[in-house]
Amino acid sequence: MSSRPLPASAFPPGPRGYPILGVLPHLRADPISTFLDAANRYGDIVHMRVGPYRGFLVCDPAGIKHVLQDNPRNYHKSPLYDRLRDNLGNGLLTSEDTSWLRQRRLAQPAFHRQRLVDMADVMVGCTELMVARWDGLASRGETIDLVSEMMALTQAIIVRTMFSTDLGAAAEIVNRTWPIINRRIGETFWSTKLETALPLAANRRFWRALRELDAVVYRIIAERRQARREQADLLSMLLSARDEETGTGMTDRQLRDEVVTMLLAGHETTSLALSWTYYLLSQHPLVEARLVDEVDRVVGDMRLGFAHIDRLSFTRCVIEESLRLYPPAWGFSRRALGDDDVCGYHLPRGFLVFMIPFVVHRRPALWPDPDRFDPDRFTPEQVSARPRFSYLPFGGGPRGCIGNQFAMTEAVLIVAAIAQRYRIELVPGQEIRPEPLITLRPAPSVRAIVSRRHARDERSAG
Ligand code: HEM
Repeated sequence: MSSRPLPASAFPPGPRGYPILGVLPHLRADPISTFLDAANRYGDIVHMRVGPYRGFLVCDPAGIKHVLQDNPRNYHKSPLYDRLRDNLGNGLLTSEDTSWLRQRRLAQPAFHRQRLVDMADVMVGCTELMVARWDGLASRGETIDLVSEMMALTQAIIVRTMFSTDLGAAAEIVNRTWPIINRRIGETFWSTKLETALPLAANRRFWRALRELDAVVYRIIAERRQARREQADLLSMLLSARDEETGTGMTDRQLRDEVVTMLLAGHETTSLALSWTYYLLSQHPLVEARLVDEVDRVVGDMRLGFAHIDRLSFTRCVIEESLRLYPPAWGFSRRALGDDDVCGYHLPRGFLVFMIPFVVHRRPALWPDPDRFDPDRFTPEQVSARPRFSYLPFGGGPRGCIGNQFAMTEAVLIVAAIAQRYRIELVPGQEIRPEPLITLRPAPSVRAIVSRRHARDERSAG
């Protein structure tokens, strides 16, 4: 379909921005405020020029549903994903069309509900190991960096569940290099290719980090190839895949792209969701008390497992509400392959569509008193009263998050396992703000004090 020329007035209203650059300088300086202000000022559908691109910011749930679910074949990921593709390669997150579909079908069984039941044990086990380490810290009154703790925990879980291994000393490499990679990709999202290719100190640091991370990933692949052992995990599924026409398996480079994608997409988002959850709980003691009460009632002193999940409904609501206010995947975008109609406006081919959960989740028409933390927004009655796609922390449609159930199971189990024994309080006086890189991080960090909940724990540990 070719685009037909349209008068400028046919577009929805939007900020004029600078000549040629449009709102690009604003987006580079503060993307969240730029999108939030645009929606507050112009409404649910906003026209924007972003450097060489034009696009619509769509906050209307029906418009989002149209793009993500009803007409997804008309869209590819936007050029903003090029930075990810350049560095993380063509894994499930960044590939398109038949190659994407093949990869999605290949990976899907690794996320089957039956596998989640087994993976729940790993999730609880890893959390117990972390909490055991906290015993010493608590008695010495030391503080922890909550984001690093949660990052190390979710990383251990993803590596064990998806690749049946333990990174050992290399865990430190992933924990150290990923923040560097995330920051540089986030900083250069809106930059030219030239800026990312120059041998600047920041780029050199980034390339070094990527090389170190790659070495870890190639080692995981090489070890499994050598061991020739079959595991019921994602890595085995990828290794045994054969091209339908040629019968060949994946190259090491293809495997690296898939493994890096899963490793990164599968741990950092969840760790940020958990960090934001504790940030919010620390400011809402009554909510925290209700959560602890639910964990005591449902689990008590028993070993936590998948069977408890359905009854930990308030804990789940707390996490869902935290994902509303601070969605780790705070924004994503698409490029139209052909003309389309979105919310009554003609969207020409080549235009971008921005869907920003951080903004949609704070639209007052969808979420009354949007800045208030209120987990009861997620009771089944309230959820069914809202339009679909008014809540999209995991995206939606065929390209929605493959790890959605995995992440929710993991987050509920981790919060419940910690609540069984520990209280997390934030060190007072910290000024924490959301920093939108690829993901939404609490900056500069979240320092916390952990303390045992029960005196009997104190005695048994002492
Ligand atoms: C709280 C945690 C998580 C959040 C907020 C989250 C969010 C998202 C979002 C918004 C997308 C869609 C991006 C787009 O449309 O451009 C996505 C895709 C994806 N996520 Fe997640 N995710 C989380 C956890 C996970 C986990 C645990 C895994 C893996 C174990 C994972 C793997 C992926 C992959 C591979 C894709 C690409 C899927 C495709 O295109 O077919 N995510 N995620």
